[in-house]
Amino acid sequence: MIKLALIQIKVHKDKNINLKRAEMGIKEAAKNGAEIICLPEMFNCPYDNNYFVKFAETYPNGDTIKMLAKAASENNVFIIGGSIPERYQDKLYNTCFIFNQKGEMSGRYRKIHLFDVDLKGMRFYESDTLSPGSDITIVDTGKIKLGIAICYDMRFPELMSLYAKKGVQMMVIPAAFNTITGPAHWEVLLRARAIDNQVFVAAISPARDETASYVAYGDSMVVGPWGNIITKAGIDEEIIYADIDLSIEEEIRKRIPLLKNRRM
Ligand SMILES: NC(=O)CC(=O)C(=O)O
Repeated sequence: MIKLALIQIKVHKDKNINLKRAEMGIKEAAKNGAEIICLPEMFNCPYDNNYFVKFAETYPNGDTIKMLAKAASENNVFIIGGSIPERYQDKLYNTCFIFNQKGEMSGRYRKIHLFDVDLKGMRFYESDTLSPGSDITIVDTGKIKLGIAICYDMRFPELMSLYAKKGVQMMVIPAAFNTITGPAHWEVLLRARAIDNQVFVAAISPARDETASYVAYGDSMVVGPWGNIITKAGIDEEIIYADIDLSIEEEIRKRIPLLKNRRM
């Protein structure tokens, strides 16, 4: 059994408040026995292109990055650091930093598929400020092999199946769906990705804030490899926990051997 915690927090316009809230959440989750702790997409920064530019940080000296490293070592936990705007050379990325129990960075994933959409009532182009990443990121905690994707990435099944083919046992997906796409697609996509790859899927959203320019959906959840919802948050701030039992995944893969039966 591996104890997982998803921290669904509200994102404020003040970065320091976001860091404090995340730090407190990590501490509480660790106290409750969580070994792997996950934060939401853009947890330190409003989901807004202007803020991405203003709040961007560079590894290793950014305030958020230092907080995550310290929180991981102080609480002896593995942290999947949601995502933050990262400045690297002359570009910005939507990046997830991952830290092990020693506070060492054990992975960095840059969102590959940028959210460029024009919905009725909402236009959002991440590519106005961000550049896409190009590499998948697999992290072995010693107990479980994790694959990282960010939000819009979950709509691209070939990315998830690439991870499954490489032996990933759980996808961790910091995300910020919204009140238009969330009710329509969030749960369906997460359950579908879990079923078609026979993996656990953990998706972590910010809490809903109706006053924000982009209203995140909430509903963070952990789905099992059978497509069953193991645990699910509401729309407000909350920490949810799941016990991950890899023998269930092994059993499902044995009974319906998709990886073996695959022909393309
Ligand atoms: N914000 C995203 O990257 C994706 C999203 O909201 C959606 O796909 O819907």
